[in-house]
Amino acid sequence: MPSKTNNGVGVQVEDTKICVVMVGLPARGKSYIAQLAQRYLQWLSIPAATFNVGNYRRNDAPQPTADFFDFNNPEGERKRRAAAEAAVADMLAWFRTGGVVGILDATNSTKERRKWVMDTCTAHGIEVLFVESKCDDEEVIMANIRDVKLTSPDYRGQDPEAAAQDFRNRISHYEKVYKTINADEDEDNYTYLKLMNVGKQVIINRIQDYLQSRIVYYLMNLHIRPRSVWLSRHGESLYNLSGRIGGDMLLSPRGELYAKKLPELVRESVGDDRPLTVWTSTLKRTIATARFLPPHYNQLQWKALDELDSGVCDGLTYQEIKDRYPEDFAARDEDKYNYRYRGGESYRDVVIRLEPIIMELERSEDILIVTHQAVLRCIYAYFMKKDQAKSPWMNVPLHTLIKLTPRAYGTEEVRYEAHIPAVSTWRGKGSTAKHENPTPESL
Ligand SMILES: O=P(O)(O)OC[C@H]1O[C@@](CO)(OP(=O)(O)O)[C@@H](O)[C@@H]1O
Repeated sequence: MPSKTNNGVGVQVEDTKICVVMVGLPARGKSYIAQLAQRYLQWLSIPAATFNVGNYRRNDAPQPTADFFDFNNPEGERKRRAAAEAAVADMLAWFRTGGVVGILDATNSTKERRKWVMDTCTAHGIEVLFVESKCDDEEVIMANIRDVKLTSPDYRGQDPEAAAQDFRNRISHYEKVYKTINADEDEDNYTYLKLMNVGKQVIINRIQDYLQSRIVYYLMNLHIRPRSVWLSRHGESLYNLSGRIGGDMLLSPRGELYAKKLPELVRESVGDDRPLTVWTSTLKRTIATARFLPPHYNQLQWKALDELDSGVCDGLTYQEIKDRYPEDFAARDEDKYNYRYRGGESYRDVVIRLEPIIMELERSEDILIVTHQAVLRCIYAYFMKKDQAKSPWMNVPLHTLIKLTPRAYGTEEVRYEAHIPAVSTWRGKGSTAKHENPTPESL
């Protein structure tokens, strides 16, 4: 029986090691899906890494033309096989250092290649989850081709039109040999998820354990329609003014000004005719901040968006916490992500309770979230791939609207300042200052 360990984020990792094997033709969004899966797992503190076979192939063949990918080209075949072997060897070595989910990002488009990955992983006690991305939506394929020719090192410095044509030729070489995972034949015993036009239709086969089902559930919720997520803290509260944490206070006069200005900031960023859904916490200061937004925006309150619960320290200033609970104050500074307030929560706890929010965000289109400093840090860390140990120290200023737009290779960020003064609620390590100026590295 494998021993059960809990990584503290509600995930039972039963000594599990999973290789997620991407499958599909070029330009089907495989790398994007791989990148999102890795980001999600890392956000949950599950060690995850992606091994992109193309990067290994580039060592040997940096800018090959489409003929390289002709399956009748023995030299190309040999080099591509060597690249796959090097990627898998590195992945196995990484598993030995404590890796839990390794993502093998390649086309893995033939049955032979999939069998080889399956046999190799199985021989090392690693489970295999195939994730196949199929797409017949011409618009999505074209967008991916455009993306590749703009961003891939394979075509750096080349004429964009010639690059696009070459990439299409490469795709047709793969089309000649590509076989979808076929449950009716010899691949019936494989564990797999097939995504058709990301988010439209899914097929799931033989999911074996909890972590696999978590990954599958996340990937099922993804879509690739364009959208943005807007984040804002509530307007300055009466507690923010007096340097007290937690509570359920109303807004200060300057916080009220922000609430009145927010519709204008949102209009400037979102536009007039785009439908927007607004999520707030259940606390008065976020609800008050969102109350002047247009009535046709659907508004929802989520308990999961409430501020980090500071337990016995709720309503105290940092100085009072240091005086009454000096050991706790020091312990929090030592490891702010994991420190749990007496009778309250840690940042790690907040991440666990935010998981349904992340899942719902992935399923949704445009959303504006009005929430709190700690919660916003956790959500921001998810989108911007911030190190969890550092995220609790990030400065998230009041009276600022943040727009995040997921793109194929990362999330784009734009900030809109309301230009309404507010206190700083940022606090550096060791400090008990009521309103401290953030240091450059916290920005
Ligand atoms: O984790 P730290 O840095 O203490 O920040 C979280 C704190 O931020 C505050 C402001 O200081 O949130 P909020 O924006 O909801 O007012 C506190 O209520 C909360 O305890």
